[in-house]
Amino acid sequence: MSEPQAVGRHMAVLGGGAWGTALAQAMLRAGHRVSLWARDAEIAAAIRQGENPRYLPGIAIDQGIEATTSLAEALEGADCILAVTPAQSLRQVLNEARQHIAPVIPIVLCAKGIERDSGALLSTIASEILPGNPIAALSGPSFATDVAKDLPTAVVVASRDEALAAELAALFSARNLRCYSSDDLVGVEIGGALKNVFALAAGAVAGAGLGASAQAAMVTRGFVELRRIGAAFGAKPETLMGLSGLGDLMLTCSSVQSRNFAYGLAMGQGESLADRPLAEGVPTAAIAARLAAEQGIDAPIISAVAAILEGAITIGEAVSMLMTRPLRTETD
Ligand SMILES: NC(=O)C1=CN([C@@H]2O[C@H](COP(=O)(O)OP(=O)(O)OC[C@H]3O[C@@H](n4cnc5c(N)ncnc54)[C@H](O)[C@@H]3O)[C@@H](O)[C@H]2O)C=CC1
Ligand SMILES: O=C(CO)COP(=O)(O)O
Repeated sequence: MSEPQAVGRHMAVLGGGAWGTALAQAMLRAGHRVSLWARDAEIAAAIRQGENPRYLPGIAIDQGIEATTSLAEALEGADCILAVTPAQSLRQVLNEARQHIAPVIPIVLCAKGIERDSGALLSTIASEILPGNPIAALSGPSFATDVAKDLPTAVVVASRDEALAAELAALFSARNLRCYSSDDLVGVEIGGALKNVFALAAGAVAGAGLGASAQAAMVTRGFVELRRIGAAFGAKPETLMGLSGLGDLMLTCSSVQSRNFAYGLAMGQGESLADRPLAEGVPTAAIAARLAAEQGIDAPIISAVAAILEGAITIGEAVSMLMTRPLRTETD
C-alpha cells in the first residue's frame, strides 16, 4: 500500500468553486505546486488573497495557490489536471483547455454527474476531447468545507489503468486526506452521479415531513436502483458498496450541508427553487431517468425525482406511486 508522499508535482485545478478551491488546498497540503483556473477574475483575486467568500465563506485559504483567469497560464507545465467545474460544463471547459494540454498528462475528473443532453459519463466526454490523455475520477464522501478545513476525509481515485490510479492516490494523499485507488472508473463515476439524485429524494422526504423511516427506505431503495444502473454500465458491485457509492450516498442523503439534500428539502417544503446553489442531481435526474427507461431498468425513485423536477407530478403523487407499486421480493 502506497504511503502519502510529497513529491512536489505541478497540479492544475480547473474551477474556482467550492470543490476546486478545497482540492487546490488539499494539493498544496500534499506538497505540490498548485495553479487554479477560475472563470471569474474576482474569485481568482480573492483566492490569491487567501479566501473564496462566494463559495467557501469564512474558511481561510492557504496562500500559495496560483489562481488565474488564464487557462494557458494555469495549465503551463502541469503534471496533472483536476477538472472541477460542474458536470454540465465539463465539455465546454475541456474544449477551451485542450490546446494547452499535452497528450500524456492525466485528467482527473472531480465533478459528479451525467451529461444531460448526451447521457455521456464524464470520462466519455474527456476521452472524446482528449483521446491521448489518461483519464481518472476522484470521488467519495467529501464536503468541500470539510476538506478545506483539513478534516479527515477518505476518497477514491479511479482509472482503468490501475497503476495510474495508485500513483495518483499516493500523490493526492496527505495527513488528513486518504485516497484509495480503484480500476473501476465507471463504477466510481456512476455512484457519484446518482447519489445526488437520491439526495434530492431524501431531502424532499425530509422537507415534506414524511419521517425518518421513509427517509431510510428512500436511501436504501435508491441504492438498489444504483446497483441496477451500475450493473448496466459494467460497474463492480463492490465499488458501489464503497466510498464513491454507498459512502457518498450516506453523506449526502443525511446532511443538510449537501446542496442536493438542501435542494430536495426546499422542494419538500414548497420553497422557491430559484437562485439556489449548484445541485448536480437536477440535470442528472432527468438523463438518468431517460437512460433507465431506454434500457428497461426499473428505477422508480429516479423517475419520480425527474417527474417532480419537471413539474409533471407532486411529491404527494410520487409517494403514493412508490407506495402502491406491485409487491415484490426485496432482492429482485
Ligand atoms: N462542493 C462539494 O462539497 C463537492 C463538489 N463536488 C463536485 O464538484 C463539482 C463542482 O462543484 P463545486 O465546486 O462545489 O460547485 P460551485 O458551485 O461551488 O462552483 C462551481 C464553479 O464552476 C464555475 N463554473 C460554472 N460553469 C462554468 C463554466 N461553464 N466554465 C467555467 N467555470 C464554470 C463557477 O463559476 C464556479 O467557480 C460538482 O460536480 C460537484 O458535484 C464533488 C465533491 C464535493
Ligand atoms: O458530493 C458531495 C460530497 O461528497 C457534495 O454534495 P453536494 O453537491 O450535494 O453538496
